[in-house]
Amino acid sequence: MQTSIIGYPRVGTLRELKFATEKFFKQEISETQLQETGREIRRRQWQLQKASGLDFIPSNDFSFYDLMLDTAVLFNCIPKEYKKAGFTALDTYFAMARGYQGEKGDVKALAMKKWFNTNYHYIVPEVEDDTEISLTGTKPFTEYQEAAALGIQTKPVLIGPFTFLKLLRYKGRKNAAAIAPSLGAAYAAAVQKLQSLGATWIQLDEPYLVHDITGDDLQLLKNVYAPIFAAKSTGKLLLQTYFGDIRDCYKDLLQLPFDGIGVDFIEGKETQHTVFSCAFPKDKVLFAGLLNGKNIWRNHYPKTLEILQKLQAAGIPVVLNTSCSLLHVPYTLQHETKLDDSYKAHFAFAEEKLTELAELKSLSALSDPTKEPAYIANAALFTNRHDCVNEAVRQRLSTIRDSDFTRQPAFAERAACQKKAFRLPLFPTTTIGSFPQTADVKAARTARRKGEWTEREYIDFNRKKIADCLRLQEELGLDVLVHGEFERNDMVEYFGEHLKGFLFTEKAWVQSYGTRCVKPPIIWGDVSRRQAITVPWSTYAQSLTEHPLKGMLTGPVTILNWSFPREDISLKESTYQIALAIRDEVLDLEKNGIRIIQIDEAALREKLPLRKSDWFREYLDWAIPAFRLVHSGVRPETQIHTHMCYSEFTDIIHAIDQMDADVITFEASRSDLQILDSLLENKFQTAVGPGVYDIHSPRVPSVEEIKTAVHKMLAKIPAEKLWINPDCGLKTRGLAETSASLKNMVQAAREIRREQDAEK
Ligand SMILES: Nc1nc2c(c(=O)[nH]1)N[C@@H](CNc1ccc(C(=O)N[C@@H](CCC(=O)N[C@@H](CCC(=O)N[C@@H](CCC(=O)O)C(=O)O)C(=O)O)C(=O)O)cc1)CN2
Ligand code: MET
Ligand SMILES: [Zn+2]
Repeated sequence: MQTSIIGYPRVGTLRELKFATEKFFKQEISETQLQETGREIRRRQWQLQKASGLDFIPSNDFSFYDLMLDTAVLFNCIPKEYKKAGFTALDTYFAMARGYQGEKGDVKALAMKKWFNTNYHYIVPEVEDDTEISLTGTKPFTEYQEAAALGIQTKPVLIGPFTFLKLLRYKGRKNAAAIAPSLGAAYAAAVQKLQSLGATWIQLDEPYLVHDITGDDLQLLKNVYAPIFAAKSTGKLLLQTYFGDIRDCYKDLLQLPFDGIGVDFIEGKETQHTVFSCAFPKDKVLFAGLLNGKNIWRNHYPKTLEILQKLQAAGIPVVLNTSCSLLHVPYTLQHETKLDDSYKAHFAFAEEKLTELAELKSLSALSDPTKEPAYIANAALFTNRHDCVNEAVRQRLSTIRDSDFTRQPAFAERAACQKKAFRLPLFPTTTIGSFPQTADVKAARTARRKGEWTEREYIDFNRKKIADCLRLQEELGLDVLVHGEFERNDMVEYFGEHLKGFLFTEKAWVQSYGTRCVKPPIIWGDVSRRQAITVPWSTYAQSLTEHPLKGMLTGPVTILNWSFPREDISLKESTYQIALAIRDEVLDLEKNGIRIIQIDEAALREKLPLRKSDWFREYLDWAIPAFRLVHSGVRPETQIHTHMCYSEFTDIIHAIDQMDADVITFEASRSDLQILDSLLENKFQTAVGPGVYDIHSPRVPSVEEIKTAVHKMLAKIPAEKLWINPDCGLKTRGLAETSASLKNMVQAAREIRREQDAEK
């Protein structure tokens, strides 16, 4: 049996690519130096994979920013405005990803969206009616040749044309069907080229197939693949799916001339059933995704070997694969010096997963693997998990009642109380919480971590930051203020570090978008709160201002979704445990005079099943109550805010209203405020701040631009429900652009208020 992976992380074991790219953005290094860093990262990981004994080594899984963006550039899907500026190829690429504002012009970034059910974000390519799709790029070819020159035969990876078509944004009249022929032809040319260079297998990623697939979808897939099949000669084509099962179309796909079909046995609940429900064609290979590409727990060998055996018994030729790209897990356990071995033994990051593949490969060749040390050691891991049960937490959870999920009184009555209590102007202005995490802020945390600073020094530093931040907000004229979140490395990792039941890592970075990475904490056991977490910072901040200060917390669903979750208890149970811990924090903030509390649920949508039929039963039916459990205990005049970013909400807008917050802010600016219609149609009750400008780009929005966005909002949202705010936290931004942007935002709000007065 052979082994394969779908893709590997690419930021570098110690985030070398991130640092090089950010230096390139600041013009501290040249393009040549950046390219060299990329080449070095690719070389190291290809050689590592080769040395591990991996049979199918991917290439073209590397990217300077994102693979969807790479695919767009490969096939000339570059909107005119980026071509006009006359940049180099690499600068055009980065302008599409991040926007550009400078001597050569002023262009916005393309939209960015969540990649299926992950915390990775892709750039949404656009086609215009006059976009001429054709093979104009070279990246997959140069990377294939680069590996070949190192003596390594690779399996080039491309995002498949069907998924690409489904995720594209169509700016003109042309739709997916209209561009399928030219896109298919361009892919065919790429396949031909790879074959001519010597590629034996080519992987086409089609994760979109794990959605509910219609007859029209299947027809589109067949149409776009027709030229590709015609171009197939010496190479073999692998259709790779992940993030779920392909129950709707598996049988149809088996009829098509693919040579391999990759399925996900981890997230695909119906994969086993689907695969065993029909005969497998003699001329194909099944790439069986049995190693979890998304979570960090060791694979359970007895279970995996059992499925492999069943597949072999059914006469199915199998390649052992990961369930999805390893992009979603950290590189290696090697740099984790503080985690005890008794914990580490339970984890496998990307590098350790390569070892697991090799071990499973040799175990599967034996008639009785159960006597092997590797097998015995692995099986033992699943019987000796220590300190993960906390009886007090279980006891508390068992006593919650239905009434604990409902805040009293109902929305309208609360809204009236709050209006009186706060006396905010029409269109109140606020921010989402974090202020720029400038170099000094990160250096302070590093100094504290290394013991170079005392706790007192660290606290004093952050207090000074908070005081400066409040002064800035008052000068800018914002209405509801924040403390700035300077004490947090990340909105989830920070809570992970302060809650019992979590483990955290030192270097276990995972890419979230572009150069930005996260270090998800690990939920090891039952979760509870040791002591108040944010209260001292928030009360200090409130003591410095007359304005209402928003306390800032991360909600339970987001903490769960942006951590590595347990696999020994349900997600629902873990989330409810976290909800109770955060509920205690909410009530402590309220007790200490914080009158507005924001509970971020940035990642609410993340684990929403990709199939609609599973939405409520499997997810929303506990995720929404988990949020309600957090805030149901507050007084009527305490205002609860929540915030969500980067996702499409239109289809779950009703569930979001059911969270029963008083105010919700979200990211809509980078997707042209598409959400507004559904707010109107669904009579959305919660007050809203749809985000008047995009904070993920360093561009400063003009007053006019912001006013235009607000006018668009006012066409769909009642004036008394509208808040004015950026679309997400400001931590990734610089101070200068932040002040300039917020100044324009406040100015825009003032002008709109005047317009409203004049109308009356
Ligand atoms: N978990 C999570 N997911 C999310 C978001 C989010 O905020 N959190 N936002 C959305 C967008 N995604 C984002 C993901 C990451 C970042 C981000 O800014 N990440 C930072 C890292 C933040 C962090 O944890 N920083 C640490 C570590 C800082 C660091 O690199 N320290 C250096 C030393 C630095 C120095 O001495 O100056 C080191 O340890 O080597 C800290 O502040 O303590 C980065 O990549 O640059 C932003 C948005 C969606 N998903
Ligand atoms: N309060 C958080 C912040 O402002 C919310 C971010 S959502 C990714 O950074
Ligand atoms: Zn956000």
